[in-house]
Amino acid sequence: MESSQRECVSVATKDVSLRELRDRLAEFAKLRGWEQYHSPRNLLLALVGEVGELSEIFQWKGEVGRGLPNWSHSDKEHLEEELSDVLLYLIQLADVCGLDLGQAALSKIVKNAKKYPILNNPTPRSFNN
Ligand SMILES: Nc1ccn([C@H]2C[C@H](O)[C@@H](COP(=O)(O)OP(=O)(O)OP(=O)(O)O)O2)c(=O)n1
Repeated sequence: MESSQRECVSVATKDVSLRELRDRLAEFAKLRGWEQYHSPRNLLLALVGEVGELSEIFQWKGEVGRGLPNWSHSDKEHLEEELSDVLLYLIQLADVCGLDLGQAALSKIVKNAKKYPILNNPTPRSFNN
């Protein structure tokens, strides 16, 4: 393998940005010749598949407390992996659509804050039936 093709496989310990993940994922796909398969539709389907795998972890468990009390280390590790798969496909989907997911998410948070002001509407509208 040429040095220009050497893959960075280190696990960063600093704060990770969406842009860094995006770039690492783009390199991952490029080195494997997978860009041709990473169309928006294919990535969306892969994302939905991973959401299904994530849902299976919670399936039939009943309500789960915050912080996942009584979950084993391996259960939590499994959850970390499935959450990551969802995130990684989501980032790739935004990337191949030419969107800046971080900026879009920040804009959406601002929009949400305007839609749900603190004083006038303490309960999210979606909680009211
Ligand atoms: N064409 C592909 C295939 C995989 N991945 C990456 C994104 C996900 O993080 C992970 C998904 O890999 P798998 O399809 O092997 O799924 P799992 O890791 O969930 O394995 P399994 O379904 O066996 O539990 O690999 C990717 O970016 N592009």
